Amino acid sequence: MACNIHDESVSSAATCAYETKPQQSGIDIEATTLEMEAFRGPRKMNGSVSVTQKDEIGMICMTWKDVWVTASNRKNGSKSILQGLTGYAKPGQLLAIMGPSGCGKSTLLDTLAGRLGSNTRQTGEILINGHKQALSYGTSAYVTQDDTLLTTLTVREAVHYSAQLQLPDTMSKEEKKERADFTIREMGLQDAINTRIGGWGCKGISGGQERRVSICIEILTRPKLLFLDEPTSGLDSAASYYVMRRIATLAQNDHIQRTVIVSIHQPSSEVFQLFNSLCLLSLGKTVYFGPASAATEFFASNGFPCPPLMNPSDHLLKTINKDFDQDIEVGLAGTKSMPTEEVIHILLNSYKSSERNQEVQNEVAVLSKKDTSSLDMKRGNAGFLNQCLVLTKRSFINMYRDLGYYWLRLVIYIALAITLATVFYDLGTSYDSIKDRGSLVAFINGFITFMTIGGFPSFVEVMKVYQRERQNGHYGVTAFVIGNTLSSIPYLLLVTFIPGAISYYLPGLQKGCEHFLYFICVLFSSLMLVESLMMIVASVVPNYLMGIITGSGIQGIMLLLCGFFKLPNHIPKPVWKYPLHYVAFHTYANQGMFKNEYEGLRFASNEVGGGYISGEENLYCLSISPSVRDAKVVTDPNTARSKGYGFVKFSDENERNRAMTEMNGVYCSTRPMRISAATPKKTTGAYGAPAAPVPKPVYPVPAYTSPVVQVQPPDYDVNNTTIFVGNLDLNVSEEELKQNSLQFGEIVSVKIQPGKGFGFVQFGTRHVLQEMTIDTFIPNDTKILHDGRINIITGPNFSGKNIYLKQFLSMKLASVNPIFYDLASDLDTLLVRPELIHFTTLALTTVENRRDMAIRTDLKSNFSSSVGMIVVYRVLFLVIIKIKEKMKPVVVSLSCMSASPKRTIQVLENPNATPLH
Ligand SMILES: Nc1ncnc2c1ncn2[C@@H]1O[C@H](COP(=O)(O)OP(=O)(O)OP(=O)(O)O)[C@@H](O)[C@H]1O
Repeated sequence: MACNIHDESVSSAATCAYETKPQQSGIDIEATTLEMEAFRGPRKMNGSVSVTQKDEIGMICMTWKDVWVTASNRKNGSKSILQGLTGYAKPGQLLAIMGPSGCGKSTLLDTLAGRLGSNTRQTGEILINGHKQALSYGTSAYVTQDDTLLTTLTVREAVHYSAQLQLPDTMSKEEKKERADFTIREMGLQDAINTRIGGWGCKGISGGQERRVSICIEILTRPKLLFLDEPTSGLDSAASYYVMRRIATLAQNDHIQRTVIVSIHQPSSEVFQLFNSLCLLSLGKTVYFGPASAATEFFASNGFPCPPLMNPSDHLLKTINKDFDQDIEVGLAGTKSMPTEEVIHILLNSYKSSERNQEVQNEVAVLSKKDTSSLDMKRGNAGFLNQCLVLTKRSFINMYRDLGYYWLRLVIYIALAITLATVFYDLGTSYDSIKDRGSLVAFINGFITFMTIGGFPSFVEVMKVYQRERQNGHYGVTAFVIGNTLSSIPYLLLVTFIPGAISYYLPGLQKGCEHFLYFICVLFSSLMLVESLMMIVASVVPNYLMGIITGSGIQGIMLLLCGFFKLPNHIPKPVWKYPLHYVAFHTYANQGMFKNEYEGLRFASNEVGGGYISGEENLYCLSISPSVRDAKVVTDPNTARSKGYGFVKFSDENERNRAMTEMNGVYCSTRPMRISAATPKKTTGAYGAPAAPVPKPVYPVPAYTSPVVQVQPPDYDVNNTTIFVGNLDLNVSEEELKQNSLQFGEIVSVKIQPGKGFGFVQFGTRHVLQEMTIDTFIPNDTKILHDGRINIITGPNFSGKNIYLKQFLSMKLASVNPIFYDLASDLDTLLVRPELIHFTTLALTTVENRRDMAIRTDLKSNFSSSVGMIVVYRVLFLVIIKIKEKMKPVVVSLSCMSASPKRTIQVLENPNATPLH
C-alpha cells in the first residue's frame, strides 16, 4: 500500500528524542556521509546513532504551546494567522510543516525562528530545551525560501567566503576552507564546485543546486537547529528528492543530532518518507501533529482513506484544501462530495479529541520540564577586521564580474564623455566659452553623477544578500558598509578618470595637472556621494524600480536647488534653501568646479575695443554682498517706468553704512548713483522717501588705498596707452618708476600722485598694453612697491573710473568677508572694463546674489564638503539599517526567538524549569 510506506520505528519519535531511532527508509548512507563520519570519527552503531551524554550538550529540543499569531493592517483590521498551535521538534528529527497554500506554514516557521514581521502579534509559549536562554551565534540557522546568493561567484567562492565570515578566528584559514569543501561535498555539490551560481544573463547552476548552496552556507557553522522554508520550491520531483534527502541526512546521520524544521508544499511520496514528524495545518489550526507515517491512518480513521497508489501527501493536502470548493459545486472535483470546510471541521475536532493530540500535549509538558542540556555558548563568527577584509574582497570580485555594476556604466560614461567632448570641443577663451564652460561643468556635475543610479539594481541584489546574511548573523552592518565602500573605490576611480579625462581635455578645460586632479576629485566624490545616497534609498526602498524612481526624484530636487538654475538668494527659504540647498551636493560640486575652471583664465571680450575678461571677474560678477536682503526700484504705476530711485535693504548695519559711502557715485547703467539713508514709512512700514535731500555726488574714495580720483565718464579712447600702477611705496619717485617701466617699451611720460601710492605710466604704443599682464609687469626693483605686491591696471579702455571701481571692488570684497581677501588682492590685476563696471553695479542693485553659487575661495572646503557628506550618507545608511533591525523583531507578550543580529533566541521563562548553570 502506497500509504503505509513509513517505517514504524518513526512513530517512536513522539516519546523522546534521545531514544529515537533514526529513520532508515529511503536514505542511503552515501559517500558524503561516510566521509563526514571519517571527518569526525565513527558514531554509528548497529544502524542507530549512539548519542553519548557529551553529544547531548548543545542539542536542541524545541516546544511550543498554544501559539497564536495575529497580523494587523489598517485596511483589514487584525487577522488570526495561527490559532493555538502546539508541538515540538526533537534533535535528530526532521519535522515537516505541511498544509495548503496560505494555511500559515511560513508564519509558524517564522514564529519559531523569531522572524515575525513588526505588524504581527504573537502569544503562546516557545521554549528551547525547557529554558529561557539565548542561543549563541551559529546555534541555529534559517534557510529562506528565496536563494539570495551573489550570482557572480562560483559555488566554491560563495561557500568559502561565507566560511571565512562565519567561522571564528580561532579556526585557521585552512581549517575554514576544509570545512567549506567538506560541506560542499556533504550537499553533493562537488561537481558544480567551479560553476558560477549564475543569474540574469549568465546561466549557472540549477535551481536545485542553488537551494543546496543556500543550505550549505547555513550549515557551515554546524547549527543545532535548522529552519528551512520551502527548500524544494521551484524544483522538479527528482531535485526535490535529492535536496530533501540531503536535509534528512543532516538531521539523522550526523552525530550532531540536529533539529530540522521544514515547511514544505507538496512533497512527493519519496520525500514524504523522509519526514519523521508531520505538522499538518489548515486555516492556521493543527489538523494533525505526529509521526508522518501515521497521518494517513488518522485521515482514514476519520473517513478519508488514501486511495491506492496515491501519494499520501497529495491525499492529505487535497482533502484539506478548500481553495477550490467552487469546483465541487460545478462538479469538477471528481468524487469529492463533501464541502472541504466540513471535512476540515471533522478533522480538526477529531484531532483535538484524539489520543495523538493528548500524546503531543504530554510530550510538550515533559520536554518543557526536562533539563535536557545546556547549549554551547562559546561560538562566534570571524573578527571585525577579518570580516571587513573578506567582504571587501568578495564585493570587489562581485563588482568586477557583474557587468551592470560598473562596466556598463563605464561604457555609457565614455560614450557620454565623447558626446560632450564633441559638442564642446576646443572651447578656447572666446567670450562664448565663458558660458560654455559653465554649462559643461554644470552638466558633468548634474547628469554624469545622476547616471550613477544605473548601478542601483546590482546594489539591490547585494543588499538582498546582505539582508539574508545579516539576519542569519554572518556579519554586521559596519563591516558591510566598509567592505562595500573600499571595494567600490577602484571602480569609481576608473569610471571617473577615463570619461573625466575625455570630457576635460578634449573641450580644453583649464590646463594644468592640479586643475584636472581637482576636477577628478570633485567628480569622484560626487559619484561616491550618489552611491552613498542610493545605499540609503536601498535601505528604505528595497524594490529597485521604486528605488530608482526615489533616487532620481531626490537627485532631481538637489539639482534644482543647487543654485545653478535658481540663484541661492532666490530660492524660497523654508525647506528649499534651508536646509535643502545646503544638503544638495551639487551646490559644493558646482562651487568647486566653477572656481577651478575660471580662476586664472582670461577670456576675450566681445565688447567694442576688444580686451579681456578674467575668470575672476566672471566669478565676481556672479557674486555680491551676502547681507543684501532685498532691492526695489520704484516705478511709475502708469508707465511702469523707473522713477529713478529705489531701495536696497541690508541685514547688516555696518554693511549698510559702508554701502552708503561706497556706492555713492558708482555708475548704475548710464548714471552715477546717489545714496542716502531711507526711513521706514510710518503707515505701512515700507520704505519711505529718502530722509534727507539727496546729496550731490562726492565720489568718495575708499579707505583701502585712498587715492583721490575724480570719476570720469567711461573712456573709450582706443588710443589710450596709459597704465595705472598702484601699491607704490610712498617715497618712490617718478624717475624710479620710469626706470622700472622702461623694460616694457618706449615711455612717453610717468606721473606719480605725491603721497598717494599710485601713479601712471604712458607708453608710446598700444601694443605694450595689449600684452601687459601682472606676470610681465614685474618691476626690476621690488622695493618700489609698498608691500611687495604689484598693483596695476591696464587695457585700452583704462580710465580714472576704472581705477575707482577696481579699488571699490577690491575693498568691497575684502570688507564683505575676510575669506575674499585673497580674491580681492587678485582683483588688483584685473583688466577692469566699463561694461564690466556697468554689469557689476547693475548686479549690485538688482541683488544678483550669487556668492554661494560662484565663490568659495577655498577649493578644499568644497571638496571636503563632499567628502564629509559621503561619510554622513554612509553613516546614515548604517543607522537606518540598525534602526530597521531594531524595529523588525517585535517580541510580544510571550516568548519568541529574536531575529536580532546576534542571533539570540529569547525564550519565555518556564516556571517549572530549573535554571541553567
Ligand atoms: N505579516 C503579515 N501581515 C499580514 N498578513 C500576513 C502576514 N504574514 C502572513 N500573513 C497572511 O497569513 C496567511 C498565511 O501566510 P503564510 O505565508 O504563513 O502561508 P503559507 O502556508 O506559508 O503559504 P504558502 O504555502 O503559499 O507560502 C496568508 O493569508 C498571509 O497573507
